[in-house]
Amino acid sequence: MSTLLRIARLRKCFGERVQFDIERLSLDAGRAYVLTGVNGAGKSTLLRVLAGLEGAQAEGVVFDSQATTLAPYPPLMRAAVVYVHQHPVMFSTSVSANIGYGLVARGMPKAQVARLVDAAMEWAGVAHLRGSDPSRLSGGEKQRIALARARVLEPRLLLLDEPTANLDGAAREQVLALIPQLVRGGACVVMACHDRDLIALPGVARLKLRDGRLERRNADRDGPSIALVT
Ligand SMILES: Nc1ncnc2c1ncn2[C@@H]1O[C@H](COP(=O)(O)OP(=O)(O)OP(=O)(O)O)[C@@H](O)[C@H]1O
Repeated sequence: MSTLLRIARLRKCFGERVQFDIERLSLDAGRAYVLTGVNGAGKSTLLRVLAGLEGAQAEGVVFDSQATTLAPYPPLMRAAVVYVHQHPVMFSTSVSANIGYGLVARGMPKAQVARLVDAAMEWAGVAHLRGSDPSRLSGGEKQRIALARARVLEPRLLLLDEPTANLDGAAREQVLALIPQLVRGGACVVMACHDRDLIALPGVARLKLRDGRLERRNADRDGPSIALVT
């Protein structure tokens, strides 16, 4: 498995307060990670920093084997990293326009957008919602549409902020079922969640933000193994 993103030191402060100071962050292509930590640990902040939505100090940033920086946020990461908010914003146009939004913004021809959107709707199991009012969708439906919207952009790094928060039963399972497919496609997926909501998918590595440090443990069906504090 190849390393997609490596940061030698990643430090985020809010005023005088150090939110996190991570000595080494390394994310592999084709791997899923859950990022846990108590309320206020900085999970969303870390995802937002990686997505270029928030500034931070970083040293030795390497993305896809190319040395780069987080500030300014580089075009190669802008094109390859997608962040999905816990409560995805739906434009009040149509479900398909919501999914195709990013492709249209990239200037892709309409016919090609329509083809990719149709395929993504099938993939996410939302084809039956084609005629629905986006503002009236359930939380689970919005999450699946947001994943379809992210998937059409073919991200190398997909950052999901509490993708199953407030979902239960079938809605939770439907969202979770989509994630291994994204990883099999070669993406690196990082999902913020709480310990109590820990997303148990096979082969998922676990990152935990605790007291501003990042701990890593390889958790899979065989159970958690070594904890590496970086
Ligand atoms: N722009 C900001 N200015 C100052 N403090 C901020 C800002 N953004 C976030 N914070 C603070 O940083 C801390 C981490 O917030 P963050 O949302 O990243 O935590 P989290 O681990 O995702 O929490 P939760 O599990 O509650 O969603 C919180 O104390 C929050 O109030």
